[in-house]
Amino acid sequence: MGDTWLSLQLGHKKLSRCVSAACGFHNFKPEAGILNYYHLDSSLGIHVDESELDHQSPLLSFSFGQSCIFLLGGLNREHMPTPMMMHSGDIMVMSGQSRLLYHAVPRILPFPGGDMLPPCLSVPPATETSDPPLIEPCSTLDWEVCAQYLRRSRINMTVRQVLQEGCSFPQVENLSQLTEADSYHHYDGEEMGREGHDGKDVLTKRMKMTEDC
Ligand SMILES: O=C(O)CCC(=O)C(=O)O
Ligand SMILES: [Fe+2]
Repeated sequence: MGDTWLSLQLGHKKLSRCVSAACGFHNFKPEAGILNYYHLDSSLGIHVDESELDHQSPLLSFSFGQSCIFLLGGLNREHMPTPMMMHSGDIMVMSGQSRLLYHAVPRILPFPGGDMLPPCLSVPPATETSDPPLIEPCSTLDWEVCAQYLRRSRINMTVRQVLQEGCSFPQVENLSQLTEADSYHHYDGEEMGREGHDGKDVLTKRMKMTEDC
């Protein structure tokens, strides 16, 4: 697990608010996020996202780049999971009963056709006309760097509300004081090993709320 905290950017928050509102969650607060970087041989072991104090709000999951098999299980590890494909551009919303279900990503699948990008990523996004714009402008060079990376990788971003209504974060002067136990997303290495997958574990980066947005 990487130890760098990134800021949850304004664009992530706007997008997350839009998606959650469209699903009927009008008061969703995007307070933290996880970025998972998958190579073609990466996998993510079985787990439940229960570190957040609030489980009534949805967990939003955005996928980019290569596809994957996502296993959605039950309330215990023994429950037979349902396999589903997640493709670039898919958004999964885990809410209500599904919020605390076990899940895993056992396999990344290259987009059919080999070393290629899914069509939705093969051209830079058109300049947006909505006001305020949801998509930030991106230079051709930046786009090419991202596209090159996503030709052989999958990035998943989950966005979460951490606190229940009316609660606030404890004051931490220095982020380096945080221990692993403070992490919103903690995987038990042994548990993952028991899954018996041959691939490398996914690289994870945590994102936290910034005060300015
Ligand atoms: O990569 C995915 O689709 C799932 C990520 C996930 O389950 C998580 O970050 O908690
Ligand atoms: Fe998860």
